[in-house]
Amino acid sequence: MQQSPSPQSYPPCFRPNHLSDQIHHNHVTETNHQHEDPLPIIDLSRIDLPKLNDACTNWGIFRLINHGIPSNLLSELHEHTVRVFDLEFESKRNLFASIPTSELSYFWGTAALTPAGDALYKGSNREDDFKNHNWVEGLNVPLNRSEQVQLHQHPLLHDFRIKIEEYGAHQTRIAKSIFDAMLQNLKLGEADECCLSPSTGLLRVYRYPRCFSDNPPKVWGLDVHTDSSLVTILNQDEVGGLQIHYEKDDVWIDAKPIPNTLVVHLGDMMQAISDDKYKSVKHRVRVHRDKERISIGYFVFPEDDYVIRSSTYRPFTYSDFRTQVQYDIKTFGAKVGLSRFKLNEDL
Ligand SMILES: O=C(O)CCC(=O)C(=O)O
Ligand SMILES: [Fe+2]
Repeated sequence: MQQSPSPQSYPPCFRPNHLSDQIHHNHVTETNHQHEDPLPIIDLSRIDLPKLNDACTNWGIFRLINHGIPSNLLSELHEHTVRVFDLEFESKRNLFASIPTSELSYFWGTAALTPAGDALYKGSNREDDFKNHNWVEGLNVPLNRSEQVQLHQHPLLHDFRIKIEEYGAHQTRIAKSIFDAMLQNLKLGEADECCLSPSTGLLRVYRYPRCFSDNPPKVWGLDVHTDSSLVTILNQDEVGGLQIHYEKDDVWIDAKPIPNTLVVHLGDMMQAISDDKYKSVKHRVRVHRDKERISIGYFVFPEDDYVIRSSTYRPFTYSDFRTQVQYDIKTFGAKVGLSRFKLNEDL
């Protein structure tokens, strides 16, 4: 579907004229466009434990079917999301600046945020230094706020928030079922059930702007990363662009959009509690020249002070991990991740 450009709603660094002085020989890499969908499929209505175990061990990602989210909720949420992102940039920025970040925050150019929800630009990178930006805008939506801010004076956000809450409740349910099944497979006991803390759940709603220009510079919607979560549940529209790294063959694979399915990623915390039996999957997002893309990710973590113990890593809490990630992004421009906590690792 060809969309009409919406540059006035884009942060200035993503508008067409910003690209004219770019180097033109640096193309976005396009990789294997296989026809078959290779991702393992898990049916949430009757989870096949050995199949789930295989997906977690060999892939770190799977496609989820029969997840029980009504398709009209998915389409309404998508419509609301498009409407919010389509606001003219300055009014969008001012609108979100007037709302506490604990409720909703708006960011662009990076998906790395401080715990308060502000964009965490890499190294010396600044908000307007677009060459090193990821080609993405996002909304960060914590799901379990202690105090709810009334959004009645912003009807668009009020309606958006209602849909988000309804969607978030489904995500909490789904994450719990999947996580319990993973614990069974890992033969981890009841004590570990509390490792997944629904109160940490948050949604990230993304719009990947069109990357105008016939020869886009080498930018990514999101560049290669692993998620820090226990699990991430991703809902993408029909545009596509998510690619995952299949370690066994060292290849990048398109995680195709398939209607009414979700994609579940295992994150770093899952890798740690499984003692490296399961892997957090590397992934990235391509940009498009003629299409915007919307995706919504649900992320859930252990409680801040829950101590993760394993034979591979020194005991650490999620809060230790997050502090380290923030430090590494700020100082070195990239997340180092779990190897920071590996026993006998000299980092
Ligand atoms: O938009 C996507 O497909 C992926 C988003 C993602 O990887 C993330 O938020 O960590
Ligand atoms: Fe991710």
